[in-house]
Amino acid sequence: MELTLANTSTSVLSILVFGQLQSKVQLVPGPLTSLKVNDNTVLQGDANVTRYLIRAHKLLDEQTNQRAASLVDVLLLNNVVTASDLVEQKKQAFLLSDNAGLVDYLAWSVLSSTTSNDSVKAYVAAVQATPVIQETLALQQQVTQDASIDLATIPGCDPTTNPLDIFKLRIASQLAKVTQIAPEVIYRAIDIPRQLDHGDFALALPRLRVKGNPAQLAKEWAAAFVQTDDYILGATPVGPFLNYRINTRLLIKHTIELASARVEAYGGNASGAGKKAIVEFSSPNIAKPFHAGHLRSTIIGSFIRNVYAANGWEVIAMNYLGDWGKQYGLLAIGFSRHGDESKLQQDPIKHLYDVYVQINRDAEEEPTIHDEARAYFKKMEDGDETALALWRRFRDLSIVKYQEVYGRLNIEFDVYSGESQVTKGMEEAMAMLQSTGLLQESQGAKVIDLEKYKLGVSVVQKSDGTTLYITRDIGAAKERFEKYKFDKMIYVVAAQQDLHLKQLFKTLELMGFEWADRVEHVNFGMVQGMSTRKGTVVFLEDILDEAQEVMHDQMRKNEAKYAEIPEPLRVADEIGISGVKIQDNAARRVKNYAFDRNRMFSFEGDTGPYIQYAHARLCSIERKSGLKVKLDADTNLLTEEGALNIMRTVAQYPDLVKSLMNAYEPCNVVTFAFNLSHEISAVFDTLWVRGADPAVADARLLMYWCARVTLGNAMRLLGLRPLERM
Ligand SMILES: NC(=[NH2+])NCCC[C@H](N)C(=O)O
Repeated sequence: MELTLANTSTSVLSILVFGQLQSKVQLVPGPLTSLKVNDNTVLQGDANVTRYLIRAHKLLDEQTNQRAASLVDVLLLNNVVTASDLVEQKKQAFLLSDNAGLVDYLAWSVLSSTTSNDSVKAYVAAVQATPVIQETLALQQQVTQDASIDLATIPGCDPTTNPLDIFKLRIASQLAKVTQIAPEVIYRAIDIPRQLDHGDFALALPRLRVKGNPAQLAKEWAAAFVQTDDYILGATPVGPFLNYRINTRLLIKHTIELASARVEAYGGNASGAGKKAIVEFSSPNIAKPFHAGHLRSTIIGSFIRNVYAANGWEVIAMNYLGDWGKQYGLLAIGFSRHGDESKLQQDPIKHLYDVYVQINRDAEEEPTIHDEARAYFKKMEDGDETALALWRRFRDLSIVKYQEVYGRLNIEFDVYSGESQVTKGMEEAMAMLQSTGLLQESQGAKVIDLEKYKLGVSVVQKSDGTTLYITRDIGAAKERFEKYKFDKMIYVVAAQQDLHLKQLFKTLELMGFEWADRVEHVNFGMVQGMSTRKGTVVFLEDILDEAQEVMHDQMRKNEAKYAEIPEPLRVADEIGISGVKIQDNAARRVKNYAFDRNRMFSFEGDTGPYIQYAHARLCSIERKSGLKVKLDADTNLLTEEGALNIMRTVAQYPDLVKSLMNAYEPCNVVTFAFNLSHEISAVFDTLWVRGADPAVADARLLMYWCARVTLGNAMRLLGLRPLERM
């Protein structure tokens, strides 16, 4: 059975997706038993359609932002599965739900109006008939109708992805009628108060910027409140605040509905649809150690990447390698003296570093080595093929090794660029600088005077004609815009380079690029005392190995449990990595922190291992219950305070994801994940699943399941791989 692009051309969306994916996803002829991606077979032997579908969904999600059409639907178009089978499969796999759910449905319904394909029509009808979708659609309609508001007038408000919006929209529309203030202004001023005795939602009147005494207005508006439905139960004035009480039954119900309809997509929204961001992060220097600064950039950068993606943007994760400059001349000379081919193959990063250290040592005694290095680099810049060939090998081998370590860290790049890759853009930029009069001559070198902006003078060309770090950055930015037409470009670089990036951004602005205001520097503080146990220079891998070892030892202490874990070393590795990442993200980015292995690897307190443990424990509740999660369980049976707390927190997750776009602070997600974990552990001993009345057990299991999905989503946002056992 062969599926090709031509066969799928009945669907506009499939063409679109397949246009992008042709090179990446390749279906293998034959009964659907194997799927190849980038020449790697990722699924084989098992014709189990469900597994195939899940995998396919995941792949497509990762590869494109085009959630609407998917491989699954191509299967449908080709009559590989029938519409009702597919819906059934998806339901069972909780995929009706997620991208296969509402978004999928909406896209397909658009399509079904333009297609004559019967399976598509049947599929849309079948999906539409499922309760989750029906309810969500009805809800959306009802909410907008009741509110008599065009949702498009409130940017960011989306009741189909955010359970709080169902309530906020009502508050906004009602108050708008009383006050004539634009609903979107009211919407933005509604918050969740810290203390619940202040109400479920609070509106801070000063944020509405209206004339008059806020406390007085709060009284008047509260008096004008009329209960029109089951959602908002009352409004009370407290000082300059208007506090609203809502029907928490409905909050729980809608939250569970949305979370179970969207699963891994729960929390995300589509506000960035159609926009493109480049997030440049990690960017280590070949031949120099991958230091703590690079590790932080890697962790924070991939977080920002995930945040943009969760907010519906198309994101390009870019690694801008430090792979150019005089030090590569030095490295080449070092390699001719100290290089060892087999060591290079085996571990290029370590070996190149050793060579680099040795040649620097040599150079202390023979300073002429530096002249040789400069000459060598000049040859590279002039395009001398032999000089370039050696350097290219260093680069290629290093990238392979980096990819391995990044993979271990659960991080992937779409593009490996680097200083060496900047070419034409730099020449053009130099010409622009010259013609706009920004360039000045200074002792044979070319400089840009930024004193006027208190940014010093930046040298862009040395007297021997070679370029510098900043020159390459200017050229790179120009090339990136031309290639990607980004709406936003983020540089995730340590605060030590604040000045460099300010100079860069100012220069881009002075050059008159209309996109100069789309660039942003996200900085962070230093890690103190990150060294190996033996002291010396740290290699990231050594830290990860050590973390893994500590975790593995810890795990082996409980023999019975240990025996149940399918891949203990992988699990140990993941816990170790979680420890490193959570420590890194525990405080605000700009803060420096001390590398503390005892704390980082502890299972107690707010640590990575603890979060993983909380998640695994939720999975174990599901396993041990012996029940299947029922999406239609009666959520009215979740009556306890503890259950309400959990669901309130789960309900706030979509708001959190949205707010992350303001400051890119991973610590906010860490705090959320710990709050949720604590709330869950507070009820473990009282809200039983096993042994409870069957209907209650179903409701509780569904609650734990939603909490697990949400915690898992928060963890994934932080770059962790949630564990099911540990
Ligand atoms: N576009 C940039 N300048 N990005 C940051 C690169 C970081 C640089 N390779 C370093 O390790 O210091």
